[in-house]
Amino acid sequence: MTTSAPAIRVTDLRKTYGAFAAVDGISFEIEPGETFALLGPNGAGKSTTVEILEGYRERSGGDVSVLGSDPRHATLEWKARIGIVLQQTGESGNVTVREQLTHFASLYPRPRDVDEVLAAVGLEQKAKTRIKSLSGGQRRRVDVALGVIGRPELLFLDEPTTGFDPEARRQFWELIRSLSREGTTIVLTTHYLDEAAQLSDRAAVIAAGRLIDIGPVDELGSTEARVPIVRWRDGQGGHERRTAEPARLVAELAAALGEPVDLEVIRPSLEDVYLELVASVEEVAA
Ligand SMILES: Nc1ncnc2c1ncn2[C@@H]1O[C@H](COP(=O)(O)OP(=O)(O)OP(=O)(O)O)[C@@H](O)[C@H]1O
Repeated sequence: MTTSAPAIRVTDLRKTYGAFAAVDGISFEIEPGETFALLGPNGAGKSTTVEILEGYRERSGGDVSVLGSDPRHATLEWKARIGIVLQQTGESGNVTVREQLTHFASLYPRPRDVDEVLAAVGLEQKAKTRIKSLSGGQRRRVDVALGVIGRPELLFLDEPTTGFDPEARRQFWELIRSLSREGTTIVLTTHYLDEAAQLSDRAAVIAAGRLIDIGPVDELGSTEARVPIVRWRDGQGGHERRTAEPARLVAELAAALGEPVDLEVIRPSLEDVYLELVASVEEVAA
């Protein structure tokens, strides 16, 4: 049990547009130093929730506390403790990457070193390039760099790696892990379930404005959804069986068949578990 106050506390959060409830009574807490993923299908209410936490959007109901303050009454001091990478990339300016980072760094009391951040996002070679001449993925890296330049205690990342090539994504994961080791609290929304599984301690799944599950990433979903699958081949062809005790089945197969061919034990990924969770909600709604 931790005794420190949560970094984020959300209680019965609601956001309505006319009669439509985009966020329909969501509650959760995020501990300081946690990396927390918000998952859910398009239109689930993730960005709306995150924008309310960032102080960019008014809520219709419920209580929100972020680093001890209500984002409705955000002060400059509070804003300086928070880093934000929005879903939309905004920067297309005439200034160079280094100029932009240096300018943003000057706005914060304890900024990171510009060269360190350039290296961390893999933009050292592009430091003197004007932002408008960068590729989409490179601009996204500038967004990430601007989000972390102020050495935030709390970092919001809304689909941060969209448009990244696989190498850049791995590099980004390393950056996030190092920020996490330094104690940064991180709130991540992503449609890349492998990214969520790699980076987060806990995740919440939101669908149609409601929280449908929350917990450590390897404990989400029903127990059945997480049961491993054993696959093998023998003289009769391919077989597949779900079992909570895959080691026992493998031992039995080895005893019965000698060397089973193409034997594999598959643990359902976060994506498998997530898809089942979301499908069960869509079934109820249908
Ligand atoms: N200004 C607005 N006016 C009316 N409806 C809105 C407005 N902003 C968002 N919505 C609706 O609220 C719902 C939630 O949107 P939100 O952007 O939070 O979803 P999301 O989970 O972030 O989706 P995505 O994964 O596609 O980014 C959607 O149905 C969206 O159309």
